[in-house]
Amino acid sequence: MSAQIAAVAVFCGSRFGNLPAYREAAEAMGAGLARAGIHLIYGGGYVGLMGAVADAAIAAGGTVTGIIPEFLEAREVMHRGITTLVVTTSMHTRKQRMFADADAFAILPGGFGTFDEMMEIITWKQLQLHAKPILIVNVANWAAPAIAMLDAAVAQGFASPEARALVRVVPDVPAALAAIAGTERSTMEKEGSVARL
Ligand SMILES: Nc1ncnc2c1ncn2[C@@H]1O[C@H](COP(=O)(O)O)[C@@H](O)[C@H]1O
Repeated sequence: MSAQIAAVAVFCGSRFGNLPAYREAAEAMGAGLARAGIHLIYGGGYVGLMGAVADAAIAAGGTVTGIIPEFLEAREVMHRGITTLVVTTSMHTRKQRMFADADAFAILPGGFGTFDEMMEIITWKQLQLHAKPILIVNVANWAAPAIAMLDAAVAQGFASPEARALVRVVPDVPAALAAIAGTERSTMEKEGSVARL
């Protein structure tokens, strides 16, 4: 299965958040992907958890592609120490490129931008534009409100249980890495990884 998952896009915050566990998780994700030989794709910034995941991947010998829109080059301090840096003309082309290049998506702690990226990748899957695995990595329960929102949409009749099942919640980075690496291979294979956008 891990032959299928060659590149993982990590969505996470451009800030560190309030708990040390968030940064530790970002570093563990970057290092874990690198050690597994999996390419990291992320938003291309040097700041916050985004920078932490990229730095950890590079430090562990991994390869990293950062994809950043030109208008954010300064604000998110474009990372110049990564393998490949792609500068896009807009947020839309950034997200499109991250989507196209990734085999799976991992959502780490973050803020509004992370929520946007998470919801877009979930709704694209709901619309059958892709069938790539999506993992919410619920470090220190940071995602509990977002998960409750997804569950509420089902409970209120606005989303199907099948749509809810398109995203998987794991408690921490080791569980995410295990899922990506194929410890739970049948689930990942069932979800598929073929882009149809
Ligand atoms: N509206 C947005 N759409 C997509 N991506 C966004 C948006 N706002 C910010 N972002 C990017 O998401 C990450 C993380 O942002 P946080 O708000 O820190 O979670 C960052 O690369 C933003 O550029």
